[in-house]
Amino acid sequence: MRRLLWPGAVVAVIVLVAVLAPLLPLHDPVVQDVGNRLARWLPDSPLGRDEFGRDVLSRLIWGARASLTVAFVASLIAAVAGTALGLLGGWFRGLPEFLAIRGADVLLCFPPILLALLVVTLMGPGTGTLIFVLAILYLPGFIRVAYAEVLSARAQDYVEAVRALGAPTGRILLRTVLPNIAGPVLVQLSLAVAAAVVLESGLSFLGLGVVPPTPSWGQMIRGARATMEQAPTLLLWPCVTLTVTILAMNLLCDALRDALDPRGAAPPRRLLDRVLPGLLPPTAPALLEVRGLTVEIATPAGVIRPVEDLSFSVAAGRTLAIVGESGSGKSMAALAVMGLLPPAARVASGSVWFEGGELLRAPEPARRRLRGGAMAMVFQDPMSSLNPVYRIGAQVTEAIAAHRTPARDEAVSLLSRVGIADPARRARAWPHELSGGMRQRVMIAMAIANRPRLLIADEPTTALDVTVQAAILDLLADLRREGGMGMVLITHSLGVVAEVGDEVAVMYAAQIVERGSVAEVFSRPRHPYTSALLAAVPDGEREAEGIPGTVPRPDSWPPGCRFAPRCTHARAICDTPPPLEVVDGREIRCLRWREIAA
Ligand SMILES: Nc1ncnc2c1ncn2[C@@H]1O[C@H](COP(=O)(O)OP(=O)(O)OP(=O)(O)O)[C@@H](O)[C@H]1O
Repeated sequence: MRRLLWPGAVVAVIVLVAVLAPLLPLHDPVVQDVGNRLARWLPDSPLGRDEFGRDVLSRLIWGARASLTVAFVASLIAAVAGTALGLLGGWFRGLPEFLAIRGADVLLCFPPILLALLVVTLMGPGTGTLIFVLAILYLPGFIRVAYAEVLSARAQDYVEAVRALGAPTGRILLRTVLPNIAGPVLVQLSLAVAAAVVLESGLSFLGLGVVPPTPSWGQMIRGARATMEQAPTLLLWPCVTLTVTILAMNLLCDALRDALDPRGAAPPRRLLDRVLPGLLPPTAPALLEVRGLTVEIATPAGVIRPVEDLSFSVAAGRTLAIVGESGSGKSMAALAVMGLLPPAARVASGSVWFEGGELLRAPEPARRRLRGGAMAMVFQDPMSSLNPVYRIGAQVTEAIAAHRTPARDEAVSLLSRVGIADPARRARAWPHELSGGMRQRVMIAMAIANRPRLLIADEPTTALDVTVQAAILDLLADLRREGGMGMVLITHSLGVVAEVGDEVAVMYAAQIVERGSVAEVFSRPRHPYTSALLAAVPDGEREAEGIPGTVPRPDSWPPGCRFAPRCTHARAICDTPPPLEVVDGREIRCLRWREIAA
């Protein structure tokens, strides 16, 4: 309940002040006083006067009435209508489903501003028009959320149980299904209200919303823009009010969702993370915690997202294996965590916490100190990662010297530590004189030279033959056990995962589709892609079954479930993007996993 307190108090104060505006001793917000134009401060106008001499405080408070009324009314209309449509579509399927989902698709085809222009042209600007436009714009979001949730809820045993009791459909929908989908709908409502406040301001700013002289925050920003250089605070006040309101609303709705959900859903920080990623440290600091990581690459054909909304954590002494076919975004995710993305790529959103400190917003010198020190990386191809014109020993020494003064013969003892026979002689060898397995051991020696607490190994055994592969994996497991080192192991091989992984995250087309303990995921895979990957592993009597098709390219993700075009279980419902569902400590991104498991 304490989580409700602060955001609730802020929202209550804003709403109360807006509601009580007519009773407060304020100036008339539309009366002009050109003599006091752009006054910074007056005894009866603590926030000054605007370009027409109108009182800024009064306009802020009256503006809140317009902005909040529009946002709340429009979002509520969208929430009620959208939830009803999604509920009916998901429950009855057939024609209601077609009308709800295709109708939502059609609405989503219109760019918001274009739709607003169209409606304003037809209906004329004004508050009523604005509410209508915003309600239409937010309707598809509610339809899709309610629809996806209903599909998931209707497969639950408790819904079947109520049906078996002979309860009428209306009662099942209102008393059993609706309370269970209320959480996501509430979150959607919080987002819609916050977004509607912003969009109302935007549309009013463009002259498509609230009609002057009625004050609204958008109108105030529009007016302040013209006098920005003489009176910058005129722009500041509506912007600050807008930001505080949106933040408080988001936090309030998320806390409300938690308070209403007896199962104790995710904490409100998730929403704050979305609004201001990286602001809060992780609750129980893991060694590495990645939250909502999205990577973008600018290509000639447009911006692509090879990694999207990726979250995982690694504890000290544990290994998280990331598996998936080529092109699923594993390496890009690892490079983003290390801060080694190629120039064309950038982290678009998310946060990366290492030992309680946020990395993505840390200055580059601090990140450089960590790389090769507390966190190290081993790459796939040991030949191209070793400098051909330096001897092995010199390269290992260099890796140590990047962080501290190397002790005498330290390089040799490191080579011996990673199982290289006759290390003193090997230290004088050139990279091309060593076998692939030896070179990979050298790379590992360089990575562990400064006793990292986290090792990211990107397909460290792919280039090696099976026996050498096993030896390298044993070495990594030993290092992890001895030093309590956490490890992120990226691999194509499920055999490798089974051998060294504690947890596994299965990636497909930039997203995690399933995550959980290796034992659980391998013995009871829930996502069809995980099952398909497991079936593709040759196994004694059974023939390996390849997965038909290939991972789609980042510029051509399917609109719904990204695996659907290759999935033998795909149905019409898979046109809706599946959320990442958390069940019993496992994560699954599939709308049909329960049906498939049944
Ligand atoms: N510099 C780049 N420019 C454009 N696209 C890129 C670039 N680097 C990677 N990609 C694309 O990003 C996607 C993810 O690549 P990534 O290397 O992370 O996949 P992966 O799962 O690690 O594959 P692999 O197992 O083959 O290494 C791929 O579709 C790839 O084509």
